[in-house]
Amino acid sequence: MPKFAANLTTMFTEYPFLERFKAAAQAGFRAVEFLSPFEYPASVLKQELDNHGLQLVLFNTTVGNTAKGEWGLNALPGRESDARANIDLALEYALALNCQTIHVMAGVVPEGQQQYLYEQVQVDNVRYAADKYAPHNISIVLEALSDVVKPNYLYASQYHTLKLVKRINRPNVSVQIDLFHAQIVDGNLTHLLQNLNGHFGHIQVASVPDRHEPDDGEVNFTYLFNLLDQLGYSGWIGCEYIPKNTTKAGLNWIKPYL
Ligand SMILES: O=C(O)[C@@H](O)C(=O)CO
Ligand SMILES: [Mg+2]
Repeated sequence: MPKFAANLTTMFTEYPFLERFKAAAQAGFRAVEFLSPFEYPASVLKQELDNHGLQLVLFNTTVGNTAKGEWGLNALPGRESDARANIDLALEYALALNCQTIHVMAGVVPEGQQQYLYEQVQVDNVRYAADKYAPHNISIVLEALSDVVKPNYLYASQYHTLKLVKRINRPNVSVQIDLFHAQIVDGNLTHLLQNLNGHFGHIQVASVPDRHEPDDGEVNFTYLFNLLDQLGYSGWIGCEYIPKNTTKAGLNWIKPYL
């Protein structure tokens, strides 16, 4: 039976961020994820999680300065000390929030720059993070992003991400498959999940092409949820979608699973 986490960055946006925890719990979720905890003291977030009986299953390292086009710092040559300070800060939040998986963001490779240099910096920084997180049983996931969300992100394909995960070669580092991006970039999702089985540690879902509830569009998610069960995937599936209408009105698809 698949386990779903509400993504509080994209769902329940009818409410201010701190009120989304209660809304998710009232809708029947027992777990949540979100992009960034760093705008709030960890103690404030912990209170919300505890008050509503929620488990935090994923957050990301910082995106950096989005006004300057940054979307992750860990692959950027020359920014290693900022990246590692953020990796350390993410560990503090993960321990305070009892979160066992962190998405270590890579970054954008500006036009004309050498991809391999950015990959090497990402490999070095993720190894640093993996070794630092391992004694705390905290895992790292790396997520490919399609051009729809972030043009020129270090990796767009799941297979490219897998290659880097293998090169990083740490037992607590795996792929995060966002099936929205995966369908756009790689397609052939059944074979993708079969090929990567054992190498992914987190899944996210949204319909394609509109990034709404996973009950519409070109992908048959009921089939994929069954496939994930058959493959023995026991991790979380994050609902990283933008509700078509209100969040609550769009929750019929999840009722059999909650
Ligand atoms: O799909 C996404 O965009 C997110 O999961 C993310 O982590 C950062 O872009
Ligand atoms: Mg995603």
